[in-house]
Amino acid sequence: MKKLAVLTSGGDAPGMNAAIRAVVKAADYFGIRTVGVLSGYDGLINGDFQELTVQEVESLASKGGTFLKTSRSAAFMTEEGRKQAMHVLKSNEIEAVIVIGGEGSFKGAQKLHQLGMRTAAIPGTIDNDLDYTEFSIGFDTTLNTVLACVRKVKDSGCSHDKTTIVEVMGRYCGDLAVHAALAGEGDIISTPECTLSFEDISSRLQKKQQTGQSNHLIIVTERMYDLQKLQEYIEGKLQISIRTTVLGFVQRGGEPSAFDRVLAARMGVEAVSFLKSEQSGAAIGIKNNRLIHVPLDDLEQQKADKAANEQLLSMLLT
Ligand SMILES: Nc1ncnc2c1ncn2[C@@H]1O[C@H](COP(=O)(O)OP(=O)(O)O)[C@@H](O)[C@H]1O
Ligand SMILES: O=P(O)(O)OC[C@H]1O[C@](O)(COP(=O)(O)O)[C@@H](O)[C@@H]1O
Ligand SMILES: [Mg+2]
Repeated sequence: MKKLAVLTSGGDAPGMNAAIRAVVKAADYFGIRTVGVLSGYDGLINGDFQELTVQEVESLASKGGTFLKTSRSAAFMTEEGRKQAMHVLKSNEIEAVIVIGGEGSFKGAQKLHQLGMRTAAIPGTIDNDLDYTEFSIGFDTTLNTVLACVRKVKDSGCSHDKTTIVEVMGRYCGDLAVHAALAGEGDIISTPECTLSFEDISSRLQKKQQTGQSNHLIIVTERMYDLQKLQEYIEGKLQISIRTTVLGFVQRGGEPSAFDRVLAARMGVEAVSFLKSEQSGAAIGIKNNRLIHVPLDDLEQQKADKAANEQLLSMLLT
């Protein structure tokens, strides 16, 4: 293999740059040239490429976001768009593609593999919603950002003896909420996997307030509730005043944690080694601190153990 391409797709995640850096350095080690694709799958279709040297990526490990930029590409969802991308790849003599992204991007990678392109995928998403791997790049950094925010919200909540609701990202996965509640001393948590009704939340809170404490922390995953209505419901039921904070984009940016940088380095090197051995169509993951390859076609069947199980949650969060 003489030339490979790397792209970032979907939501940006801290550590994506560190993964690109590792890919470029590992490829260079094997004498392979790396082309960076700008703006995810859109750049693949438009031939928006930039040759990457080791010197250019050397100081990127600590930088948040993705310097290649990213997109949610409507064009790549079409067969025509994907055919065009294959044409562009072939005419640029690119023999393999590394996709860094989340579960949507992985579906795109799977399609490239099915069209005959040598492909590997690296999990880069703050949501940690890819079940085959214990961790995706970006999750740890975002969790730490969420914790820093929760700490601040709690300071004000405690000072005013007010209960607070914090909404975190995660799309349809509760990992960020669960880990933030465990590490940030949350009192009530509601996630897509274990959803509480307005009434459940309010009655749990009422029970907790009967102990005399009035500054509780409720953590919920995004997309689940109309938060204004949830707040008003609890305020009406318990005759208290509470505050709601939606963390939003602040969670996605920022310098990647050491954990994410190391994970990105390991996965980047693994993806290049995998492709160099003439294999294709796998997602790189981590299980029991060992890197794994899972065929993109089998991702649904693979389940890594997530840290928080039902028993642990019911002991610590009810
Ligand atoms: N079924 C699919 N076939 C081809 N490409 C897809 C498919 N699903 C998603 N993609 C591509 O991956 C991009 C990123 O997916 P998205 O779900 O938005 O983010 P993430 O990869 O971070 O989960 C989409 O905008 C699209 O271009
Ligand atoms: O900023 P956008 O494009 O609306 O995306 C928001 C979504 O992106 C994320 O931050 C990251 O999700 P992906 O990694 O799947 O792209 C989700 O937590 C959130 O639901
Ligand atoms: Mg996703």
